[in-house]
Amino acid sequence: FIHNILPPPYAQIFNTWVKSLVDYFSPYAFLNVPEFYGAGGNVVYDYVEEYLSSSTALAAQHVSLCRPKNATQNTFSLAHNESIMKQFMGVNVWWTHSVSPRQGTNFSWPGDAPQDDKRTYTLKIRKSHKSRVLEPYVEHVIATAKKVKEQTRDRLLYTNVKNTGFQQKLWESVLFKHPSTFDTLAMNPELKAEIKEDLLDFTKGEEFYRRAGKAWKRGYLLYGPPGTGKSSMIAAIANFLQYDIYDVELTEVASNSELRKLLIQTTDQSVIVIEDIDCSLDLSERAKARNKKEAKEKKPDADVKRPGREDEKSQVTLSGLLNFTDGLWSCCGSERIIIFTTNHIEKLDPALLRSGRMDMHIHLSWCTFTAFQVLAYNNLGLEKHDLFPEVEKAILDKAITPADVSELLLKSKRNPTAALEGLIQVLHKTKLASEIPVVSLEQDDKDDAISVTAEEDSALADDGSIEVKTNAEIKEPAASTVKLQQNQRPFRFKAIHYKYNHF
Ligand SMILES: Nc1ncnc2c1ncn2[C@@H]1O[C@H](COP(=O)(O)OP(=O)(O)OP(=O)(O)O)[C@@H](O)[C@H]1O
Ligand SMILES: [Mg+2]
Repeated sequence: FIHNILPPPYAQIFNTWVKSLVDYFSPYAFLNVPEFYGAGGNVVYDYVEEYLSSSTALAAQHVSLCRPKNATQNTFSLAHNESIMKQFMGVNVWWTHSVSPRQGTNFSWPGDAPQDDKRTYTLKIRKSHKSRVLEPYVEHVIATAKKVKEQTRDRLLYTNVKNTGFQQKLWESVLFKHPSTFDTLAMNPELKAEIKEDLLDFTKGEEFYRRAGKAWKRGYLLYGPPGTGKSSMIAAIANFLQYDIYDVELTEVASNSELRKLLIQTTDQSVIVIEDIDCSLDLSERAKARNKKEAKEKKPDADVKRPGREDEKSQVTLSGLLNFTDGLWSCCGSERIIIFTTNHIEKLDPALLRSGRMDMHIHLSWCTFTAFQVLAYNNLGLEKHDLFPEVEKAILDKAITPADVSELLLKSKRNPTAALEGLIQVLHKTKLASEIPVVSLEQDDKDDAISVTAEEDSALADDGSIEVKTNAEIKEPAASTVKLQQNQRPFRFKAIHYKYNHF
């Protein structure tokens, strides 16, 4: 009626006046928790939803039942305009959920999520209780929500999406259901126990990190030959801590600033992973600069050589990555674990390896007998077998990965004896770890990473020297060794020497 008889500005003034009058006489205070705040979401809204979800199903009359795609559990939330009463410190409080259409344009960029309704939770509390109860109650809501989340929610595996410049969303997620745990991981038991203890210390370390003035995060570098369980260990860590995983595909990240944006959008209690770090990034910037200069000096049009490789590398620089792990931006958020994996630790820039940067360097290596026992149990359900002593003898110091052993055992899943016999046969033919030579080239410059050769990647340059390119996946280093020995060419590098070690 008022709107009809008064011009709009006066109607608005009247509204405000009536509202303050009602507020003045009302015994209640109201607290709004909108779903969105600024450009992003409002985490408190999520907490309230989580907090109410457990009791909503029973207490409220109108309930929304949802199950997000990929999720395994149903979630209950209050329907539009529905209220629920809760008690805290002997005081009654009421939560109401309101949904209204979002105001504004219907325009959206391509790739944007469709515009949702505007959802808000409103907390109603008596004014007389507000000062005493409100603050501890909000704390209580957040703490309870975190606990509920830990127990019930599905964990997610995120991967970064290529930034097209239009969408805000930088991560895409799927349900994370990797079955790997520390129990199924075949590795040195002492190392396993050490890692578990380190992780537990980390999760309980809030006070320590605060006292020491450090960001609450921890870095692990996993290195070892392919198939020794690096990715499996990441899954085991996430399962052990009940964390989400953010798998950063560096080749999809256009710049350092985009890497920073990605970091900001990660949530607390998460594992951030960059796999095969040596392959996706030119980690030695000085080497990169020098190579470019050399290439220009030698052949002005030398760029045509290996365009594919260069193109695959990310624009992210080493310092960008170090800032990501170490700098000021890495502190936005807490309880983060950052994991790098590589097959070639010797190729990493010393800056990435220096102490304090990656807190723990974990070497995953060839399969030992203890590791084999875990795999035999995982794959064949065997705890004991007459052939175990023979396997123990045959596997000693052999260069075989847990992935290979798993595969051999799975070949005759229904007949464990045949599986073990097959494994023993292969083990007799397998080389000793110490016999696997890794061809390494002497560095021209102390600051450069060492390159490892691979047969198909070697090519003769015009001056008769061998152009050696790095290759992360050398299945048979011995083969490339033979080739280099036969070639007997003057190498561009000062010397070649053979390293006999495990990796
Ligand atoms: N230590 C291990 N314990 C249990 N299973 C393992 C282990 N290592 C490898 N496997 C098995 O081998 C397969 C490959 O392992 P995984 O992907 O973890 O290796 P990786 O070290 O990450 O290899 P890459 O360097 O090629 O990424 C997995 O499916 C896993 O089941
Ligand atoms: Mg892997």
